[in-house]
This record gives sequence, C-alpha cells and structure tokens, in this order.
Amino acid sequence: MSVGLDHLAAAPRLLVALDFDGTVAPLVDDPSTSRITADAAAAIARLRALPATWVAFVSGRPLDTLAALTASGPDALLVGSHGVEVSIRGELAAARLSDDERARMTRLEVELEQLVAAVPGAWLEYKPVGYGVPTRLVEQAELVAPLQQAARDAADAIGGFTTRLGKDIIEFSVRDVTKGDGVRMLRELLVAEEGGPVAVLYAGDDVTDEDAFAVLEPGDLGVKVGEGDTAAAERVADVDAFAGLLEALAAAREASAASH
Ligand SMILES: O=P(O)(O)OC[C@H]1O[C@H](O[C@H]2O[C@H](CO)[C@@H](O)[C@H](O)[C@H]2O)[C@H](O)[C@@H](O)[C@@H]1O
Repeated sequence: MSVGLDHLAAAPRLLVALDFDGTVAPLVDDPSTSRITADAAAAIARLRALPATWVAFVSGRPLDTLAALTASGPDALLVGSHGVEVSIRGELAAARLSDDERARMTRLEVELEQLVAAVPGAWLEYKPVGYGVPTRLVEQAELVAPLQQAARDAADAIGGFTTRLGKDIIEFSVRDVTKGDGVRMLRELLVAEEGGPVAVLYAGDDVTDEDAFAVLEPGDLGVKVGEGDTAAAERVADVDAFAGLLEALAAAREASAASH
C-alpha cells in the first residue's frame, strides 16, 4: 500500500469522491448499459459502513442517471452534470435554466441534431444543461474530427457554452461549473457538519477529472485511472485495479477503526 493510502486509512474524516464511467464502471459502447463492477461496489459498501467515512460520486452524467446507475439511497452524496447538479442526502439542487440559457440550448440542439444525422453511428445525448455527442460508434473514424469541429463551431457561434472533450465524446454545457467545484463543495459541507478537516480521495479517468485533481489539498490523494496526462499523484491501470485500491483502503481503514 502506498503512503497515500496509509494516510487516508488513518484520517479522522475521509471523503472518497469517485468519478463513474471509466473509474468504477468499465467504458462500454452504450452508456445506458454501464454498470459498476462487483468488486468496486463491495469496496464502496465497506467504506460506507465505516465511521467518519463518506463516499460520493462526481460525474458528467445527469443526476438522475447517476443516481440510478449507482443505486444510490437516501444518504447519497451526488454531483452530476460536471458539477452543475447536486444531490445531498436527497436534497436536490437542480439546474434551473434561465430563458436565455434555454434559448441557446434549443439553438444548439437543432444544429447538433443535423450534424449527428449526417454521420453514421453518431448520436446526441440530451442532458439537463447541455448535450453530448458520443463518437464511439461512428463507423468512419475520419468523420469524427470534422464532426467535433463542426459541433464546436456551432456552439461557439451561439456563444456561452463550455466545451469538454472526453473519451469518445464531445460535450457542451451552458454552465461553466466543474467537477472541482463539486469536490470543493462536498469538502466544505462535511467540514461544516463535522467541525474538522476532511481528507479527500478523488479518482477519475478522464480529462474532466483534472478539474477535481486541481482542487485537492495537502493530505488528499488523487488517483488517475488509466493512461493520459494528469495532476494526480497516483495512477492505476484500469477499473479493476482501482477496485483493488478501494478494497485495500477499506481493509486498512477497517483495521484503523478497530484499533481505536
Ligand atoms: O464523469 P463520468 O462519470 O466519467 O461521465 C462522463 C461521461 O460518461 C459517459 O460517457 C463515457 O462513458 C460511456 C459509457 O461507458 C462511453 O460510451 C463514452 O465513450 C464515455 O465518454 C456519458 O455518456 C456522458 O454523458 C458522461 O458525461
């Protein structure tokens, strides 16, 4: 076990904040079929059962989808839509779009629908504060870059969109909020409730997770799942390896709790 995990195992208060796709659930072609692995689910259940230990999901997924995919109960801490939507133990902070935001989304929707219709295998994800254009199933790989550029141009022409390039997806949001904002909010919430510092483990696999790694503080640990540039201090190879890390953390924290 790394020094980082030892430290987290003994931390007086611990927040385990997890990205979903590519971190606890393997990437698949159809996002509706994504499932958290049994090993990750078991480790998360063990962590949740420990004192002063909280598990949150921080995802680009819409909040309702994230809640369903993580089988979240009333105690869940969820951040969806890359930080825009929040649900704290059932208390929902949904995104209320202004008339201007709604109008810009409608304009972009029309343009994106036309663009994906012209590229076999492309389709449109309709999200509460924007759209995703998944390209995983695009039949002709050479059409992906032009599609993404045309989608980017359409969003730029309308204005006011945050663009994110993820794994086989380009996404557009009318809100400039990030997963980093979500992690910061979760930490502040727990610090206020518990009256003391909270160590954070954040894990993620994609570029959007770098916003969360960027808000980590001394005593926290960032874990990058898979390849790619990262500011995270640790890296594991894949979803299964990360489930192993969660299991090791759960075991070490159980031992730490038993010794106090
Ligand atoms: O922040 P995350 O929990 O990682 O969610 C980010 C996006 O995840 C989904 O797309 C990704 O997973 C899909 C299913 O495995 C995969 O087909 C796609 O290539 C990945 O980019 C989801 O569809 C998006 O809406 C999320 O924003």
